Amino acid sequence: MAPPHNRRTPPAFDPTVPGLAARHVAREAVATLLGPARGLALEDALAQAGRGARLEPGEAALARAIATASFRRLGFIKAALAARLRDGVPKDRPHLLALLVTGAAQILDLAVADHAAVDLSVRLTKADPQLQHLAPLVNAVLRRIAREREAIRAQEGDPLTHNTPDWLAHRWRTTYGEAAAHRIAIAHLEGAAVDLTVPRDLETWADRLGGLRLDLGSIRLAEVRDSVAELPGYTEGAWWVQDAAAALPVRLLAPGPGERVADLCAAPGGKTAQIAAAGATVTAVDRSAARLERLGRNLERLGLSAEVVTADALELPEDAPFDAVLLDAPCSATGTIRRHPDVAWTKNETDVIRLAGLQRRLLDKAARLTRPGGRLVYCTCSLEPEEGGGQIADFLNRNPDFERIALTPERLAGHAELIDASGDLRTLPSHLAGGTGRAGGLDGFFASLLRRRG
Ligand SMILES: C[S@@+](CC[C@H](N)C(=O)[O-])C[C@H]1O[C@@H](n2cnc3c(N)ncnc32)[C@H](O)[C@@H]1O
Repeated sequence: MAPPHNRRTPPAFDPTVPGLAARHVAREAVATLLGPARGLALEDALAQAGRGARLEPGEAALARAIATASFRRLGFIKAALAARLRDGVPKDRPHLLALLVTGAAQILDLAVADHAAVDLSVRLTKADPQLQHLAPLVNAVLRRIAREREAIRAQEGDPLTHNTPDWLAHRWRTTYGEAAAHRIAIAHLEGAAVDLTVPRDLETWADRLGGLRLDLGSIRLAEVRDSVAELPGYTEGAWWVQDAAAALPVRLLAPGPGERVADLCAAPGGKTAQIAAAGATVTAVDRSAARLERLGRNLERLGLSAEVVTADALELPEDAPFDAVLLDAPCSATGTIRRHPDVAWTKNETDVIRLAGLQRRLLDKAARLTRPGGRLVYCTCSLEPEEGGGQIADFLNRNPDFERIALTPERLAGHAELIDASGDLRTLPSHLAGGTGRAGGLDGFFASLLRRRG
């Protein structure tokens, strides 16, 4: 029997009501991820829900903000709803839950007038044939959330216990210890800054953009009001958006002019651009043609070039090994929860184990593509040890012709806290916190610099 969500009659809301289409798209995307469609990213769910809705850029940004706020504080929001619903939060009714969660997120966390948040949520409920009889309930609960906002905020409690899925909280306590796990959960409540990688004239661009020059080498913008495409230097290709931590693996690889470098999981190309900007000849491989199209557009804007190969990296020929190889492997992405809070709620332990298996095969392949004496950097944007240090420990056991080049603080502008006990890069969302108020923190990246013995 098909699950109930497949038999759903689509809501027929009035598209002329200001703000309603954005709420509809946010609600549909959140419902998709709260339902059985695990594995989808919020960006993709929003794109799917937005098809046909014809949102203006401002409305699309509002839909994204509502959906993102819903996941950023999902644990807190569900607790607040549960305390105000006789039967607790609805289970197996993702569209109802998403209506309540997106409504509450607007009231608790976004600068949306309470009456707009309540009224538009009620309109969406009435437009939904399966839920319209629940409009009085949605109205009453959201009004109560608005009335009791201060008390709700005061009762939120510890984000590691109450706003982090148990499996992740347990893992981070075990891996990083109680205090660090708390700092990670706190960092996830903050938004992330916009960091830029600027290959030339860093000082000049920091001044022109009014950004902070981080000693790790990036420029940090505390706030971007409009789209980044409106900022000076975008059209000329003077910089690209890349988290300061995401820029570190290529800095460790240190590609040089004339070197042949393979970027094995390359799209959308932030790291390919770094390698090309360093003057190396880069072969950018990815199995996703759609993502490689984005890489092509990005490189074109930046005036950089690469040999682009659409292929499964596991199938690449091994007859012409490279001077240096970067493997930015597909991963659970639990290091990016500040930017993508949906990750915490849509991934699970099985994903981590499955991805660690794929990473192991890709790493062995990357090793065979590295020439004797060449360098290999393995990295992931995950906080999970199986996708980081555990992966490298196993790799070195299997591949005695490789050695780790342990990092020293000098390679990271003196930031010894970014180096783990084995000498690998281990950034956490709580690192660099407080740098520029709300805009502190780093994505959680792991990277290991390896050398094939000559
Ligand atoms: C973490 S993302 C890469 C981000 C990219 N390096 C950057 O800096 O912009 C991982 C990429 O791996 C690609 N991928 C996954 N499995 C692959 C495989 N077997 N072969 C090639 N690419 C793969 C995905 O399509 C995705 O684009």
